[in-house]
Amino acid sequence: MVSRNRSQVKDHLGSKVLNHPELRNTKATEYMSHEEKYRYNLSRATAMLKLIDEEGMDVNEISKVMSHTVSGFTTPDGNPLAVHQVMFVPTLMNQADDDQVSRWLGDVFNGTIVGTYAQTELSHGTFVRGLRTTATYDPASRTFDLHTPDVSAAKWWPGGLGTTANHAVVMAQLYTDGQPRGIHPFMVAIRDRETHRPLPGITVGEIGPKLGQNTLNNGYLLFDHVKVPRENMLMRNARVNEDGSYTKPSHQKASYGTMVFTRVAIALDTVDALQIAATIAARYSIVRRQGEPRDDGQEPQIIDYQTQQLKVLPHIAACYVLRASTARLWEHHTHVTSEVRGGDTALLPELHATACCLKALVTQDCSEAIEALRLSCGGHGYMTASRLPALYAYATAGATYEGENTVLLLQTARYLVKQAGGSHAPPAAGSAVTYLSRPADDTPFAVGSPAAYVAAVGRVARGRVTEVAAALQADRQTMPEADAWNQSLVQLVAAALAHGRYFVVREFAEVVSQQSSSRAIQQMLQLLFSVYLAHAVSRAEGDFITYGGLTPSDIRLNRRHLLRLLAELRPHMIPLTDAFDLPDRLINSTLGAWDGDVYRRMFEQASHSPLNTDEVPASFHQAMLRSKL
Ligand SMILES: CCCCCCCCCC/C=C\CCC/C=C/C(=O)SCCNC(=O)CCNC(=O)[C@H](O)C(C)(C)COP(=O)(O)OP(=O)(O)OC[C@H]1O[C@@H](n2cnc3c(N)ncnc32)[C@H](O)[C@@H]1OP(=O)(O)O
Ligand SMILES: Cc1cc2nc3c(=O)[nH]c(=O)nc-3n(C[C@H](O)[C@H](O)[C@H](O)COP(=O)(O)OP(=O)(O)OC[C@H]3O[C@@H](n4cnc5c(N)ncnc54)[C@H](O)[C@@H]3O)c2cc1C
Repeated sequence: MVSRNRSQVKDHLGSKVLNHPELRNTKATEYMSHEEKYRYNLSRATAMLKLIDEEGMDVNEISKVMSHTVSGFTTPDGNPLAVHQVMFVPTLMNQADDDQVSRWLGDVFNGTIVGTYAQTELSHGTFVRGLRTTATYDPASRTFDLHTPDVSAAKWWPGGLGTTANHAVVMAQLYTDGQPRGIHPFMVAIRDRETHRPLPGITVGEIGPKLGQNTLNNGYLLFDHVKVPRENMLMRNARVNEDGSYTKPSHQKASYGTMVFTRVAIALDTVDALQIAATIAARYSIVRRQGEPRDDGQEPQIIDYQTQQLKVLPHIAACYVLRASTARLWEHHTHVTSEVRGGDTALLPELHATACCLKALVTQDCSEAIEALRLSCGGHGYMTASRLPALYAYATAGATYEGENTVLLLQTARYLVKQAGGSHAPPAAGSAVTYLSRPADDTPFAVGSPAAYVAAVGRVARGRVTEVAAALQADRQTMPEADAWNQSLVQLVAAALAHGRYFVVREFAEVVSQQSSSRAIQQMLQLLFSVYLAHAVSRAEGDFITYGGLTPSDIRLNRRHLLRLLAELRPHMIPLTDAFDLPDRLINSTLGAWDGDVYRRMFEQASHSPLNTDEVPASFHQAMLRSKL
């Protein structure tokens, strides 16, 4: 099928999902039991999977229909097949060799094989090299023995593992010839394809309730000397031959490839959640009136309070800026992956550094922003029916899974300090780190000039990175590496975030400069960019004085400038959120519907409370009258 770009996909497939016979009728799930919610979300996830198969969607199309915009409608409590789709299938495509792909993929696509990605263990998530599940090769039987040494090494968390998957890609420590060979992926059958009962030697189940996404169906898994055929180690990268001899992968971290992909996908996707939250808060802020009546006799719309503008509008600008940079990262990932498949891994280190940093920056910014937007809706934002709590629960999970954010930022920082110290291979043309080896951009700061702001953001990144690189270098002379590294952790994380911010604003500057279809659109993008930049400075004033070349007077001017820009943006708030093109059924919020009929919707949702079914609920007689109250 010919690849379509993301917006075309949205038009074409969005309506297919919304009008699909098995998906179009939704039920409220708030009052369902855990089991009922799972059944409801699983049956919808299955319908989605069939649709993906029937349409023969490519990865861009899948990214659209699996995005939070659509999956919040299809699987509102979490998609039990998300990890199958987002991690299991891509792992097979990229890490299985051609024979293995042809052996398994038919059954994956016809739904006979449903998988998960089983990496994290109870006692190890971050430190992947520390995983303790073993896969020991026996040349006599040509099998691997998969074993969980004790309960702390149980796999814990994999999505869909709980009760959905019958296969798992298991990341385990490989041993051949008595030698440890590091972490490698194995395709393991965990449940019978017909009966769905756990296979011999397998202990498997669901881990229990969480802050949100309770039907992701996260599970646990233990192996008691389970025999897996040699052909089930994924062998596109490393190989174990029949006699047990081992061939290394072309890149030492080739088996971490799925994580890079998923980080990119999460960065892209979390912006979807922010767009929904921003639309809800914008619409509610127009509808909600509260306060001393003004000259027209009406109470003011809350959006006309300056404080409310600060709570809402910068996050609308962030939607545009972060959408652009994450979409470009997605394209870049596609390019680098095809190079890596062709054997050229030169671009991988920087892709890894950028994916880590953007996943962390975007999930941190979006979860903070969604919480601010929730608060901007006052009491009603606390209600489940506003959808804002679930959006927060979704975004904040992204700060932990697929690499805890601090840990990922430290990966980026490691790359940056090596680049600053010249101890890494020089960056390729077009690299995002060339600024570290050039003199600082000394464009003078001027309020109102986006180019001057971008230069200042660059000076902050450069200053943060070079300062911590120097401190680290000095500490390395006097203490062991691990202590020197630990001594600089906080500054390293700040440096990586500053680098990420610079990446994001440079990407958006390019988008604005390339936009040529309409003068009005260009002006609007410039206004959004100005808001984003002024807000970025206001959030990190100390950094902009310390490293960015701004004076205290610039900081004061920027504060005023930001508030002026917000007032300028305010009349465009609704068109800018309408432009996200989110139908009410996808927003699914009492506060954020297009017609603004908030109060009627709130009463309507209250009518669904089971406690309102009878005038006096049975629980009153059972619990209160029987007690001595
Ligand atoms: C189909 C499209 C769908 C789109 C829709 C999107 C929907 C998305 C929503 C999905 C919803 C739910 C899904 C959630 C699923 C969650 C799954 C998981 O969480 S899976 C588990 C993830 N776990 C982690 O991420 C663990 C984090 N830890 C690590 O990755 C590693 O331990 C690490 C990197 C921190 C350290 O590794 P290690 O100790 O082995 O390496 P070093 O630090 O010593 O570094 C050595 C060297 O290697 C380089 N390196 C590390 N990683 C990589 C990599 N991945 N690629 C390339 N290079 C890598 C590192 O930079 C060092 O380089 P050097 O040159 O030596 O400095
Ligand atoms: C909803 C959800 C879904 C998930 N799905 C899957 C899945 O499908 N498959 C799967 O395999 N896993 C999955 N996970 C697990 C997830 O990948 C891990 O929880 C995540 O990688 C974080 O690891 P951890 O829990 O070990 O955190 P920890 O590393 O224990 O983090 C705790 C604290 O320690 C700090 N810390 C740890 N190491 C360092 C360090 N080196 N330097 C500085 N600070 C450090 C962290 O910054 C953090 O503050 C999921 C998790 C969640 C929440």
